[in-house]
Amino acid sequence: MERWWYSLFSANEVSMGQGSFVFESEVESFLDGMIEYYPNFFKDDEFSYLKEKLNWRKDLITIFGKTNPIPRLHCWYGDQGINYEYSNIHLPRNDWSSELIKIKDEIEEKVSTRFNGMLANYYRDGSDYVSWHSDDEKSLGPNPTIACASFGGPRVFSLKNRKSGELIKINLQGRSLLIMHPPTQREWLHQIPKSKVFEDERISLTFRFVHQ
Ligand SMILES: O=C(O)CCC(=O)C(=O)O
Ligand SMILES: [Fe+2]
Repeated sequence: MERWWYSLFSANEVSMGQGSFVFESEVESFLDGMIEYYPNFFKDDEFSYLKEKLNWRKDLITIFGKTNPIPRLHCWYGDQGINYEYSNIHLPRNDWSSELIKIKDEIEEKVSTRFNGMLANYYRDGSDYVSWHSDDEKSLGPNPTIACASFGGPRVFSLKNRKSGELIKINLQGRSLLIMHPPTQREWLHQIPKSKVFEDERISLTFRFVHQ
């Protein structure tokens, strides 16, 4: 299966490669992030199922005293008792469907990690986006692994180093899987930027482990 990896270093250096990557301990101590990308991870594009069946919400977000709709739709799926909140938005929990469990199982097998929740995002066109952030909510613990499955049209995903400002862009295509390993969330921000050109609809499923 086609696989890309990106070793991220704070000293303005990113190495990137295709195929397998073996951690070398001397290198590891300088690493400030690690990303894996599988462009063709899923056999089927589940976009239509996800668009129709997930319990999409249009929430409002208040930033610096101004309230606006979030620039995308979203929803939360998780194990019983596993709730999620970000940017002061409390997301009601939905139960996993068998289709979602199948996607989650495939990812857990690849990442060798268990996830108990998933934040789904639906970008209706190029004007929907998610701004710079890291997935660093306290409930995710200090070293989260985040796995992001993409369906539908491609969108650019950018990463920015908190200290050096270094930028990396990856075009996330439908049926792909992106894994952000620790300590990526601590040292890097990420976003799906707004796009002025026409963009097909896209859905991302971001799997997390929430500590209770
Ligand atoms: O849509 C994506 O690929 C990224 C979404 C994201 O960063 C998030 O849900 O935290
Ligand atoms: Fe994120």
